[in-house]
Amino acid sequence: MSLLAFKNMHILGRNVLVSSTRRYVNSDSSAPIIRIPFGSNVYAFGTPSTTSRPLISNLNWNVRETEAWAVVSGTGGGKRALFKALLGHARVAPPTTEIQGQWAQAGGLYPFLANTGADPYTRVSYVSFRHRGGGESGVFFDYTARYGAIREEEDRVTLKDTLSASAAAEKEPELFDTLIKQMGLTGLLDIPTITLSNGQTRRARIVKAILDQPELLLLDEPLTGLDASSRKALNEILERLHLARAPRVIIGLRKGEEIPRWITHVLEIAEGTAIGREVIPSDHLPHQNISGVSKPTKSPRKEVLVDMKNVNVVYGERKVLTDISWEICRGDRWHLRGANGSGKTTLLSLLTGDHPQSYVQAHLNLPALGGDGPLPRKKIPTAHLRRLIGIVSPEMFDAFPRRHPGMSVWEAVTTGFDGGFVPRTRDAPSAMRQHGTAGWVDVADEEVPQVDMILEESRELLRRHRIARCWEVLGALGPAAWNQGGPESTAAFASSQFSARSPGEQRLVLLMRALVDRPPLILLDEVWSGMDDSMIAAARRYLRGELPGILGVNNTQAVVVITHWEDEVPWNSEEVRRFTLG
Ligand SMILES: Nc1ncnc2c1ncn2[C@@H]1O[C@H](COP(=O)(O)OP(=O)(O)OP(=O)(O)O)[C@@H](O)[C@H]1O
Repeated sequence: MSLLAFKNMHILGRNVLVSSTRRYVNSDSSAPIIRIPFGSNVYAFGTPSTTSRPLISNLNWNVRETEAWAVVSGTGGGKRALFKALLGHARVAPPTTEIQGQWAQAGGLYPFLANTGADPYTRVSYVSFRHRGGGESGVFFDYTARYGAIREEEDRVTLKDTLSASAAAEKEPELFDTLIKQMGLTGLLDIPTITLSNGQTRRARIVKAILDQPELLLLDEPLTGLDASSRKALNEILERLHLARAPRVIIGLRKGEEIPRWITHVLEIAEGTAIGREVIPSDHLPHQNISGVSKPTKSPRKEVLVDMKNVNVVYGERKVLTDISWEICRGDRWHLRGANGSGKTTLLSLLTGDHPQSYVQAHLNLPALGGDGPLPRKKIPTAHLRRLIGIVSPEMFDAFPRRHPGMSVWEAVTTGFDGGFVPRTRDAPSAMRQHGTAGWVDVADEEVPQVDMILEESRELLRRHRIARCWEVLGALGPAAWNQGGPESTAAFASSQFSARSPGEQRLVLLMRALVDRPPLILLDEVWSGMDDSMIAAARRYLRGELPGILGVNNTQAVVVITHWEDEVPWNSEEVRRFTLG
């Protein structure tokens, strides 16, 4: 894109001036951008059209130059399959050979690129911000590396180094500078890319994709996790880019996510079929708002769990947290807020003891085993903190191992009893292995309470209690809670492979893992991303203790929710306290 094009946009009036230096193609400007003929199916490669079930059936989709499209689906709901088809990684099959021939003659999937002679797929870029779907890695990777010293040479690569690798960065320095400024990345150019916060990383990846100068940019869930002002800025930039066709932009959104104002059309995919519709301004989906009203949570005793005073985190000359004081007590419900890069994740990593600078704080007292109040971080083994703090976060989600041949959902939940990453089912009877060891939990000697009972009896009692607790959270948060009428039972869900579940389901399983042992402190960082409305509703009911016959999160437990959105906090404003990083 030329800078002139970028600067000459008048968004409100939609008066678009595109500079004559635009590098675009001698394509026919009246040709649609994307065309998928009526009645087409999308198949995974290698599966025959005659016998296999399509990933998406009966698709009919035409995207024209003047339109701005969002593809929307629930968890596991199909936008990924559509993006695969747009990237040439899945097969689009029109309904008859005759239509197939006409389609190919009219330019196929990308008519606007038909006369360019270039392979269309080299002109399309895709950036996905969905968290890892699983299955890619068998091992746990150290997500805490960014909190500590930069260890490897490659960790030192700065944002500037990363972005300068794109051809356009050198060829069009003004474009580079404009994008960096508008995306609020100017002050971050010289710091290592690995240390960027989630929101900062997201903005940097979009800039990189734009600098690669594709004709069409596909962004899956680009807005999730951005604070309100970054979201606004990014939406403005995407609108400008799209109107200048430099590049054209199509975004993927999670069902229930707010539809940005610049989007004119939505393709909604559900249960393998897709319906397109025009967005009329009043039709913008509201942000999720399921908050109810209930009596304020009262703590039976104000027992302190976390006590920090004048906590600081500094990297060289960069001050990330300055004189933070915070007390978290049993029964508290906190909303931790702050713009992207304000230090929320860093603060959480101090609470979990993952941050190396947690050891050097003069006053950072964290929960300790034994219930005698918090102890200085130095005195608590990290393994104890893992048992006492249940956490769901984007970092945890990405790092959680998805082992081959496969950890079952049940096994993933059992890791919550010690907060580790190895299933607690090593001693399970072999017959149970066929069912993902569902119905078994190991109990280590040191976990057996010292009571007047012989070790094996006590162990068996604790095992039964834990098994019942696993089934309880699986029942409260599993498919029975969000897939009413669906065929899948809780037992089948428990036995299934964790990495094969959709990202929303995996996140729900990690929430079960965080809750299963009823830890005194629960940290929920961007917990809803990837979940659909019914999953979120089920999880909120559990957290609020509204499920009949099930004690949800109770008054001996403290919960900290980290989100940019007030209405994602499960408790109303009288029940929740706010802690804001400036
Ligand atoms: N090792 C490091 N060296 C230098 N700066 C760092 C390092 N690690 C983190 N930072 C900086 O600390 C700041 C706080 O990052 P953090 O991830 O805690 O923010 P956040 O509030 O969680 O943001 P987001 O809402 O985007 O997730 C960021 O500006 C980040 O670039």
